Amino acid sequence: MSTDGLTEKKLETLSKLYQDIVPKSPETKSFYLEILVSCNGDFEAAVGLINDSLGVQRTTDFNNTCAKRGCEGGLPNRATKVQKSLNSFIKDPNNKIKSISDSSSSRISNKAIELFTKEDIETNIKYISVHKNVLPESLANSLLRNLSEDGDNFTPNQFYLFGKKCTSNHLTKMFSSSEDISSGNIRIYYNSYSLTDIAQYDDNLKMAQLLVEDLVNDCITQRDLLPYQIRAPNWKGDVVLVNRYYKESNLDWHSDKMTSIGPQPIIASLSLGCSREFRVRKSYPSNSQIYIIRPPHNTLIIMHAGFQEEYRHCIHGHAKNAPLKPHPISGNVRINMTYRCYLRKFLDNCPKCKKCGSAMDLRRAFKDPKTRGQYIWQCSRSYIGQECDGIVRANFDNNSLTVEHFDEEGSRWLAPDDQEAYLAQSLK
Ligand SMILES: O=C(O)CCC(=O)C(=O)O
Ligand SMILES: [Fe+2]
Repeated sequence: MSTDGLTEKKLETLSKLYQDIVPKSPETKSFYLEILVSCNGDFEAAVGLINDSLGVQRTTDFNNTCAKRGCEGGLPNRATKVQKSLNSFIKDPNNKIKSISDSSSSRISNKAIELFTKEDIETNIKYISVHKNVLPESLANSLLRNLSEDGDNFTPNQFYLFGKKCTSNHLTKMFSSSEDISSGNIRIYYNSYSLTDIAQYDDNLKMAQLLVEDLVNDCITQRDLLPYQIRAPNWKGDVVLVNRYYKESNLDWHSDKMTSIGPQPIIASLSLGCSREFRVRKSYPSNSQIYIIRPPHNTLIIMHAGFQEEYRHCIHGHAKNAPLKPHPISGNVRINMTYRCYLRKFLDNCPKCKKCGSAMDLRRAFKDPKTRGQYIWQCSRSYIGQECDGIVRANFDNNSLTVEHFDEEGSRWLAPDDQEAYLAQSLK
């Protein structure tokens, strides 16, 4: 296909706009071209569709056209094409983008709704609780100061998208109060990488651990228990991943990996400094409502058991030219501390792929209502950009954490309100 000069310029601008997420390659040009064609050449519409698909909000004043989408009326059709196109770049079937135009009869507004109060958040989003001013003010401020200024070993994350190695635009550092973990005796994996540089907790981090542990264990005793989740008082905050975001940083839609923290994990996420949009949506249907929460400094969001299975979350990209309200201590920097409770059973017994010997990742099927709820181990090679379709059902009652025979029923869990899946699986 030949392209005129204007189209070339549009393609180049798109490529630049997303180059931190989709690294430049010969294929990406045809990818952007396909998107442009599906939007009848409308640049703003193409940007809108790619933003929606990647969970970011990039803008550009290309052409000085108005920032609104130009093809609102025909959006679902074009979006489907774009998603097919995006999907051809994505090797891992679980990471494929779902069509946003299916089940049009039950189409929900995709306009994000901001939730302001604790009550609104906790009634609209299941498996979440919000706790403001969770640490003593001086402790929260010291943590923010130290973690936003700490120059040691804060590095970007590496991950794979479209089979290509990508680098995050935010920085991370892992800390632990466990000698075994920080010394490397017990190996911690994050996104399939074995982490080696794990720093020790200082006194502030130890104090925060105790306060967060108390609160989380207290919440566990007050909520309905899910079958595979940890019981109080066993939840521990002895490992924390610190994320440092700058104005231009974002984190794409995801659910947290359960591989080393087990099914129905509880993850406590402390926000410090500049407030950013934490967005949440149900993993299904694909057009599920997006909710916005803006956790202010010193707010703990607890993602309770069931959240990683049923929801996805992201840190929304901040529009380039839009002002951000700076925090008096950290300016535009936001610090997030995510406490994950690593479980020996999962760290020690993570199965190896029968086909290639690589470690496997724990996932829960959710797309197809007929199989939704099944926990599966999937070869992590596909996750790091290589091809292997090794897969086995999980069974959390077995020492091997897997079923013995391929067609054996393994562990599974359906959300009690998931009528669609109960019906599809002929369950009551
Ligand atoms: O920064 C946040 O609030 C979320 C961090 C997160 O989702 C993660 O580290 O997996
Ligand atoms: Fe996360």
